[in-house]
Amino acid sequence: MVSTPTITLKPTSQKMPQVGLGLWKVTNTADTVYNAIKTGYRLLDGACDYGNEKESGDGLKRAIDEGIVKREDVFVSSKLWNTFHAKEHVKQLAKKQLADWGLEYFDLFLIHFPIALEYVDPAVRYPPGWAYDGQNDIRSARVPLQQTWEAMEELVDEGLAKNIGVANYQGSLVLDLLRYCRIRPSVLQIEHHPYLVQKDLIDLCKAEDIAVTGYSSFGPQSFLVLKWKKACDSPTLFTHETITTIAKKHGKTPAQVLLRWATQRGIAVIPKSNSQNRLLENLDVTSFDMTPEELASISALNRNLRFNNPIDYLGKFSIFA
Ligand SMILES: NC(=O)C1=CN([C@@H]2O[C@H](COP(=O)(O)OP(=O)(O)OC[C@H]3O[C@@H](n4cnc5c(N)ncnc54)[C@H](OP(=O)(O)O)[C@@H]3O)[C@@H](O)[C@H]2O)C=CC1
Ligand SMILES: O=C1CO[C@H](CO)[C@@H](O)[C@@H]1O
Repeated sequence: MVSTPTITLKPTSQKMPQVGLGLWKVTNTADTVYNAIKTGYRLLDGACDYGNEKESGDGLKRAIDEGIVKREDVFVSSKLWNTFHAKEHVKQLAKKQLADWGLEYFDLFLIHFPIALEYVDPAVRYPPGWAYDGQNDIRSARVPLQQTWEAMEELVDEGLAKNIGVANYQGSLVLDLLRYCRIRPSVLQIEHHPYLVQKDLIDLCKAEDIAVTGYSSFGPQSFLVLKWKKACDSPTLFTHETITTIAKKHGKTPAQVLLRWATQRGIAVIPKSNSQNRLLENLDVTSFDMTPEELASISALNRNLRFNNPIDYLGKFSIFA
């Protein structure tokens, strides 16, 4: 079984594995989670809108029941969806998500996007998406992020979350949060790959002792690739010559090079895969080290290409066109 290094989260001293399994678009989820845990994954990254928290909990429970892990061995992370930003909805949603998972607490709970949308009653539609009516009608809500963060802090007070954090925040929002928080954020989760290196934001987090988790480590996948094709003529990172040359030299795959570039920068990664072979491949990212020159050559690919930009959703679903 492969084991991964950990990152110590400053506010709680809890250790977060540096490689985890992202649960967005995972199919056959209970089996995938169970097999991932058997393979050595100890970090699961879920969210309300991934629509598979119950199945994820089933897979985790099976692993616990079979004695493969104890609850405290697995770092379970989830996220507050945009329609639940109001103070009175944060705990309501966290409790529902915990019940879906079959858990008493999350190790980490993140504000998913710095965007408040109008409340959608979970009894009416769950998981809610970006559009209010499930079609095209996006309605924002007048809820400032400070209110949401204060409600997140109450989750820690009540033992429902050990750590809290944010996702998709830019530097100015992080700085603002640090001005008003009572409990500091443990983690910032952001899009991060060689086309979006995010050096200043990562430096800020380092200086402020906020751990960084990178998502979409291979560049955009799924429908976001459509946006890629429209936005640029850059080759996908799996086929970029810089990546393939380094991969060949180390006898690794391009995916492993991309993940190792992130982990050597001190960043946690949460690649998703529906394939058992790739789950194993993605976990084994620390069996080689790249040179500072190799790391720099990958960082030099930066083009500030952001593919998961929440602002897009507030337009006219342009990326789906
Ligand atoms: N906070 C946020 O707003 C966001 C958070 N996330 C989180 O980050 C996770 C990962 O992000 P995501 O954008 O899905 O991207 P990933 O980096 O997980 O890439 C997933 C894609 O890469 C393929 N893949 C996985 N491993 C390999 C490999 N070794 N070689 C070749 N292809 C591979 C997968 O296919 P296959 O399954 O067939 O292997 C899938 O198509 C999500 O699951 C979610 O938990 C993601 C986006 C936004
Ligand atoms: O985390 C996620 C992955 O990215 C998607 C596209 O922005 C989001 O909708 C989803 O919540």
